[in-house]
Parts: sequence; C-alpha cells; structure tokens
Amino acid sequence: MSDAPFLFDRLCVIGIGLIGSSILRAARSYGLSRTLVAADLSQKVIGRVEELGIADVATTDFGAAVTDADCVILCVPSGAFGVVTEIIAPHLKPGAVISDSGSVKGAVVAQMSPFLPSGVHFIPAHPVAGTEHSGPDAGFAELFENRWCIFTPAENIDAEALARYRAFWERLGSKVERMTPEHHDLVLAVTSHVPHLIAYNIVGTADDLETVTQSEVIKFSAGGFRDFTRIAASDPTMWRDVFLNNKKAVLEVLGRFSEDLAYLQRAIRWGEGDKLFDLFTRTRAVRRSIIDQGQETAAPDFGRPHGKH
Ligand SMILES: NC(=O)C1=CN([C@@H]2O[C@H](COP(=O)(O)OP(=O)(O)OC[C@H]3O[C@@H](n4cnc5c(N)ncnc54)[C@H](O)[C@@H]3O)[C@@H](O)[C@H]2O)C=CC1
Ligand SMILES: O=C(O)C(=O)Cc1ccc(O)cc1
Repeated sequence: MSDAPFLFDRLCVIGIGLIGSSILRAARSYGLSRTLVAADLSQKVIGRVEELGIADVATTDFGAAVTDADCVILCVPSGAFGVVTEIIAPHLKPGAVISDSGSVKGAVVAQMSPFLPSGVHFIPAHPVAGTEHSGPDAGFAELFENRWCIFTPAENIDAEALARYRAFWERLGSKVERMTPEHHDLVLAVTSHVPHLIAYNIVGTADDLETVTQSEVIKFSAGGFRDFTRIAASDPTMWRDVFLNNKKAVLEVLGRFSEDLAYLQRAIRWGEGDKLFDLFTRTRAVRRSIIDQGQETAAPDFGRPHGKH
C-alpha cells in the first residue's frame, strides 16, 4: 500500500464484473480510497463480492451506494448506463466525480448526460485493458498497468476534478489520453470492435461448415484460429451492447474492411501474388512498429489517405 493520501475518500463502483472488481482490487492494493463501496444489480454478484472481501460495503441499493461518494464509476454493459444513471442521479454528492468504463463513448455519454445534475463532474473514461473473462472472480489489481485509459470529458470540465481523476488512473498504472467521444469511437471501432466482430464471425463460420466436424475444429485449432476463439469467447451481453451502441463507426469501418477483403479475394482468384505479398509486407511492418513502441495496440492514422491499392 502506498503512503500517498487518498484520492477519493469514498469510492463507489457500480457493476462488479471484470472491470469493476479490478478497479476495487487496485484501489485497495494501492491505497487510493478510505472506503470502497460496491453495487450491482445481481444479488449473486454482491454475495460473491462479500466472499472475496474486495469492498467495505456491498449492496444492490444504488441510491445508498452513491450517497456521500466522492467518486462513482459505472462499469455496466454499454446499454445499461442510462437506467443506472437515472436511479443514482438524485443521490449524487455535489462536487463528486462521476465516470464510467464503457467501451463506447458517444452513446454512453448520450445515455448518462440527461440525468446528471449540474454540480457533479462527469469524466467519461475507457480503460483499454481487458480479457475475454467476465464477472467478479475474473478481475485483478494489475489489469490496468501500462495500459491506456482514454478520457472523453466535455471541453469545459473542471480542471481540478480532471487532474484528480487522471491521478487516480495513473495510480492504477495507466497512461491517460484525452480525445472526443466521436474520435474514440472511430479509433476503437478499428482497433477493438471490428476485430472482435471478425473473431465472432470466423469462429461462427468454422462452427457452421458442414464438411468440418466440431472435433476437427477443436483438434486442429492451432495458431491463428485459436487466437480468434479466445476473443470470440468474450461476454455476449457486453459485445452485443458495444455493436448496438457504436453502430455508426463500426458500419463505417466494416464498409472499408469489406472493400479491402474483396480486393484480396480478387487477387487470390486471379493469382495476383504481388498484391498479396505487398499487403502482407506492409502489415508485418505494422506489427513490428507496435512491438518497437512496447505496446499491444496502436491507434491508426485516420488523417492519411488510404493509398493502399
Ligand atoms: N471486458 C473487457 O475486456 C472490458 C470491458 N469494458 C467495458 O466495461 C463495462 C463492464 O465490462 P465487464 O466488467 O467486462 O463486464 P462484466 O460482464 O464482467 O460485469 C458487468 C457487471 O454489471 C452488472 N450489471 C449489468 N447490468 C446492470 C445494471 N443495470 N445495473 C447494475 N449492474 C449491472 C452485472 O451483474 C455484472 O456484474 C462494459 O461497458 C464494457 O464494455 C471496458 C474495457 C475492457
Ligand atoms: O481481450 C482482449 O483481447 C481485449 O481486446 C480486451 C478489451 C475488450 C474491450 C475493451 O473495451 C478493451 C479491451
């Protein structure tokens, strides 16, 4: 535990799955708050939180949970932020920081903003860190170490509240970057959302192929396909909500993806090996530059013309 003072005397996390339970574990390990409050819709989850001992208070009563909290972080599926915010809004402490962990920003900001009282500081955030596992047992304190956390607050956000919340994420081990919700949603559509859709699709296609039996899919699932099955094992509720709530950017990226796939399809059909070779050479360089930067994700340059084919 660190000797630094508490950043938020009372921290409340709502939705105690992979992300919520990791925040609680890290806040306790690094001594970021005096009192940790956990709230969830599910009594079963709250029972498990009590068994794990990762919060000082665990409850299904959201109003009581946020009362007197200096910081409230919602970690629920992307479709549930509006309903939760509507319930907690009358109980929020003036001056509190309110945030979220949603993988989508534009739609989550739109769901929450109408309910939030003017006296709180709303700092939407997305920790770009996770796994294919979910639930309170899946979390761990080190999840956010050396990962990005993207903040998307309004331009007129209170500077002191922003600095304090940035310090909170930095003490969790993250690097913080600020951008608009719209830019976040386009970047993440490319680097996370569409890749997950591709994984769900290829695993579904393999599962459907009548000439390949289930046992062969398992037996020969080496390398690339195995990596896809890990991603395609991610939580169905969470990912359904991501696609429904980042529709515009995902459809835009999918349009480009489909055109590029058709180009590769044509190159294979006509035996145009140079086209395949050129692309595979370029993508290998992308991987190398990610490794050279010591990162596992890289934001693409959207300002650059396509110029590939
Ligand atoms: N799983 C991942 O790798 C990452 C997830 N995120 C985002 O963080 C959020 C949480 O994701 P996970 O922790 O993975 O989910 P999870 O499925 O592990 O946990 C979600 C929790 O929210 C609770 N919940 C659902 N509806 C609720 C409601 N209306 N009110 C209160 N609690 C409710 C569930 O009972 C569950 O305990 C999502 O918005 C997700 O997009 C962000 C970064 C990474
Ligand atoms: O497990 C993986 O490969 C991930 O990509 C984790 C992840 C999932 C969702 C996010 O919003 C951020 C990170």
